[in-house]
Amino acid sequence: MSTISPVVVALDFDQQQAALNFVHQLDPTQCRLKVGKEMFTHFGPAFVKQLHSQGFEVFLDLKFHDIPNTVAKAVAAAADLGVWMVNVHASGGRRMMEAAAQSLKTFGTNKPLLIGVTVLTSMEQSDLLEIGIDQSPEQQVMRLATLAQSSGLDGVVCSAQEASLLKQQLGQGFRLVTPGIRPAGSSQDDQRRIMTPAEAKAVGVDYMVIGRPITKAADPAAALQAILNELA
Ligand SMILES: O=c1ccn([C@@H]2O[C@H](COP(=O)(O)O)[C@@H](O)[C@H]2O)c(=O)[nH]1
Repeated sequence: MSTISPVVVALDFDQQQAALNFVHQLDPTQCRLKVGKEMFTHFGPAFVKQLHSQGFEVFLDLKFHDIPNTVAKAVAAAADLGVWMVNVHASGGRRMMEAAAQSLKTFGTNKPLLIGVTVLTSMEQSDLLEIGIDQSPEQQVMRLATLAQSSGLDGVVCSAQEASLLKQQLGQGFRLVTPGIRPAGSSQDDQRRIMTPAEAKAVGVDYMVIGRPITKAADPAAALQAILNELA
């Protein structure tokens, strides 16, 4: 059983060395790392391998959204890279998610967790309406999470605001990965559906993705430690 904290630090840096200088201050037994579109586009699989060589588990947050065949091959490529978690957009639909889940079966116990993105934490009801979805964020998250679960995924990305409902409806074993975590008093930035680390812990989220409150802090390592203290 892993004793790593639920914190997944979002490494959204535009300079590889700045990211590595920060990572050198971290302990892989205390947190995991997330590599997203910015760093993967700049620095590629070699950067992920470098984090692995330092002992970190990596969430590759590329949010694949394409036809089933393409997504299945992309998640298999992520599994070849040895990442701990990979994700797809649940709005890609059942056949896409089933193809992704199927393609990971050959990896056995080395399979990464396969997670579906529901409604981005930067979105609120008015954003959904503008793209033709006349539902509350909670209703839309519930719909996509139910679809993701029945398509064979291990969990979803949602906001902590939906966590209680999802745990109640979909069970404790279905993983909830929640960005939009903001320590009290920190900037909301472009996030809309937010919670503090302590609140997110109380509603039972499994993994908290936290970026700017840590990486943009004057002392990032101290900012991470303060969050770990809040969760202890
Ligand atoms: O719904 C989502 C899905 C992914 N993200 C990603 O998480 C981090 C959050 O960073 P902060 O700086 O803590 O806001 C970022 O990499 C996003 O791409 C998300 O925020 N919401």
